[in-house]
Amino acid sequence: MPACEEFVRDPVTDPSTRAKEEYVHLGCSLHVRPYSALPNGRHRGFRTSQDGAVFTRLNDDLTIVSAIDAEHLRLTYADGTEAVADVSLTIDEGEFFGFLGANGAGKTTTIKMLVTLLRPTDGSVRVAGHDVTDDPRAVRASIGYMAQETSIDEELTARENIRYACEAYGVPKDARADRIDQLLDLVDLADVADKQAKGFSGGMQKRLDVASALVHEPPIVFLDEPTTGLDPKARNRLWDYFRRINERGTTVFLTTQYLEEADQLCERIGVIMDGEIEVTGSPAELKSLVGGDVLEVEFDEPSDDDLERARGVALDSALVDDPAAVDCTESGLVVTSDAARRHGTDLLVALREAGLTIVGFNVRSPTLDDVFLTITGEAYDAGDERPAETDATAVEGA
Ligand SMILES: Nc1ncnc2c1ncn2[C@@H]1O[C@H](COP(=O)(O)OP(=O)(O)OP(=O)(O)O)[C@@H](O)[C@H]1O
Repeated sequence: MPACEEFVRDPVTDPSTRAKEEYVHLGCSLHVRPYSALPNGRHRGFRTSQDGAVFTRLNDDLTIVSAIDAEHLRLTYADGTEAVADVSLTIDEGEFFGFLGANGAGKTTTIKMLVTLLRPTDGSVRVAGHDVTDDPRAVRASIGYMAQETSIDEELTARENIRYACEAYGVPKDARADRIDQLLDLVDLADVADKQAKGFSGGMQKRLDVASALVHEPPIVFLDEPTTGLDPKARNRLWDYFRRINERGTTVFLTTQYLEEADQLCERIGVIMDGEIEVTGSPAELKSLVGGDVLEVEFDEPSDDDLERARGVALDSALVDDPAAVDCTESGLVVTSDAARRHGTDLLVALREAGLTIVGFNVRSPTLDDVFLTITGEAYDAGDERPAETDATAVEGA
C-alpha cells in the first residue's frame, strides 16, 4: 500500500455536485475518484486498483479510512484465560484478509471483539471508522458476520430465512423481495427457495447462512471458518461468491482451517499465535519466509537410524546451511533450500551412496503449510477436521 505521504492534493471537479471540490490523486497504478461529498463538507474518495477492485475512503487529513483498525487488543476471559494477548491490525477497505492460527490461538475471540460480541479487556478497535466500544450499533450496521455455528432456522425455508434476516437487519420493506431473489440466485438456492432448510446438505446450509449474513449488503464481512466440513465442490462455490462480493468492494475478513483457501482468496494474511500476531504479509511474502524450495525424499520403510543417517547426509550437503532446514518425516526427509532445484540431485546421489533406498522424491515451491511450520514449528491444525459433507442434492430439485 502506498504511504499517505505519496498523496498529492489536486483540485478536480465533481460532476455529480457540479461544485469544484478538492480530491486526492495517487500516482502510478492507483488513483482516487470522487465518491461522495459528505454533508459536513468532508470528502471521501475511493481508491481503485487498475481493475477497479479496491475501494478506499480518505479522511479529512488524507489518511486512508481503514475497514478495521485494532490497536493492542487484549481479551481475558472470566476464568483468567488470556485468549488474546496483543493484537494490532490494520485492514484497508476492500482488502481480502485471511486470519490464520492453530486451534485455540485466539482467532474467534479476536473476531468476536471486532464484531462487538466481546468487549476487549484492553486496547481499542475501530471498524468502518466506528469505535466498537463507544459505538457498537454503528459497527453492527456496517458488518456482516458468519459465525462458525449456523444461524439459520431449519424449520424455515431458504426464502423465509433470508426474509427473517432482512427484517432483523432492517432492510427497507420495498427492497426485500428483490434482495431475497438476488441472494437466492447468488448462492444458487433459487431452485430450493421454498423448501425447508432442514433437508439441505451442509454446503447448502452454509450458503444460506452466508446469504443471511449479507442481506444488508455490509461493506465489511467477517467469515469464521465458512467452509469447514464442505467438500471441494461446495467450497469452490462459496469461494466464487466471496470473490464476487470482494470484487464489488466488500472488505472480507476470513478465518479458515484450510491454508489452500487462504492462499487462493486472500491478498494478505495475518498469523496469530498464542494470542499475538506473529506475522502479516501477502501469501507470496509469507512463502518467501520459508527460505527456498522444498525437496521431499521418501525412503523404503526407513528405520529411525536410517532417518538419522539421512539427516546427517543432508546437513553435510551443499544444500543446507541451517539445521532447521532439514526435517524428518515418518518415511523420509524434507529439505528447504534455495538451491533445491539446482543441487537436489546431488543430495539424492549422496543419500544413495550412504545406503538409503529412495522410493520417491519431489521438488516443489513452498506452500502456506510450509510457512506455518516455519513460523510456529508445528503443522497447521486450526480445529477438528470434520468429514467433508457433500453438496449433493439433499433436497429434490437442488
Ligand atoms: N468462553 C471462554 N472462556 C474461557 N476460555 C475460552 C473461552 N472461549 C475460548 N477460550 C479459550 O481461549 C483461547 C482462544 O480460543 P479461540 O476460540 O479464540 O481460538 P481459535 O483460534 O478461534 O480456535 P479454533 O480454531 O479452535 O476455533 C483458547 O485457549 C480457548 O480454550
